[in-house]
Amino acid sequence: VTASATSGYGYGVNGGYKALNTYYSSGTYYLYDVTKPMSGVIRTTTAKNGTSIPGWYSVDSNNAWTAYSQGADVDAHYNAGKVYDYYYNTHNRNSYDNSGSTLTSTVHYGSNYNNAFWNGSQMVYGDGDGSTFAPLSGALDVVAHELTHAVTERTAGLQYQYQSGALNESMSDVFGYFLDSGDWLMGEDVYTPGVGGDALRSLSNPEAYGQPSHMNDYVNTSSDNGGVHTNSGIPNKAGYLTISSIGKSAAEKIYYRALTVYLTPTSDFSDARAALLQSAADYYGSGSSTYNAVANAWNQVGVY
Ligand SMILES: Cc1cccc(C(=O)O)c1OC(=O)C1CC1
Ligand SMILES: [Zn+2]
Repeated sequence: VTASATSGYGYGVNGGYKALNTYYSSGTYYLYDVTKPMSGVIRTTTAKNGTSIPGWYSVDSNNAWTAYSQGADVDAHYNAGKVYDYYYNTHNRNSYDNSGSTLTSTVHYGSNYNNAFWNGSQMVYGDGDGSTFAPLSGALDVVAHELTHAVTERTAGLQYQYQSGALNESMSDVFGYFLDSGDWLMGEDVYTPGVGGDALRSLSNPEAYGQPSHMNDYVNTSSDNGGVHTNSGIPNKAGYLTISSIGKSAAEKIYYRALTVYLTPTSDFSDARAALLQSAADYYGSGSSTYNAVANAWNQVGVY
């Protein structure tokens, strides 16, 4: 039986050309990438607008994934490959579990579903309702956000509630920035497709989207698991100040080390400050300019 790795192409959610690592078997092409140094593969499936996952492999007859409805599949596959490459090349981490396990993304989940999530085993993306969101895999920072939830789950294990949950969210947004560092916005490529210049969140100006950026404005609530998508504005602002001060490369090192070595399931904002300071000391020395910049960033958001 002739089956092999193939190279295809397609158009993403926003029409961008994307080269794709695909697989051919018995007359059909699959979004199935066997080119990475992993024990598993990177594969993309469709829920066909139902809710059973992983659903069915995304398939094509001629390896030209150019149908409008295939945009979500194309971007989920392409962006997952980009995030895999980032963690492998920048942090020497092989997939979310550092054991090269398969990365599965399921698109076309639900109907008019304005969400994306890591379900503990795979990434899942809704198509959006066309007003609030376009298909959510269309944004690299969204895919990086979701895959970072998986990394966090396998490392720090930050509990998804209250301050540890807001930290969990912030780690996903900060690594979303590391992947898509052209701006300080989150989700801008798929948020409100009919409205330009807006986003789901801003790391540099959390208030622009209703988030606090200082402990004085911490929101005490039980909704959204204790406001995890609201209070993440505080560590996000500290992240923006840190990256702006020490640069992306140093920030990537101390954030990855904090996440994988020092943070624990119940870490709060003050623990995050300490973890990042310790990571800065490990790499650059306590009292280094990098160390002092981290301390200053967290001072500015009222976390000590
Ligand atoms: C759109 C959305 C809804 C609910 C939860 C999440 C979640 O993954 O926390 C979510 O995705 C994001 O926040 C990504 C960054 C845009
Ligand atoms: Zn999240």
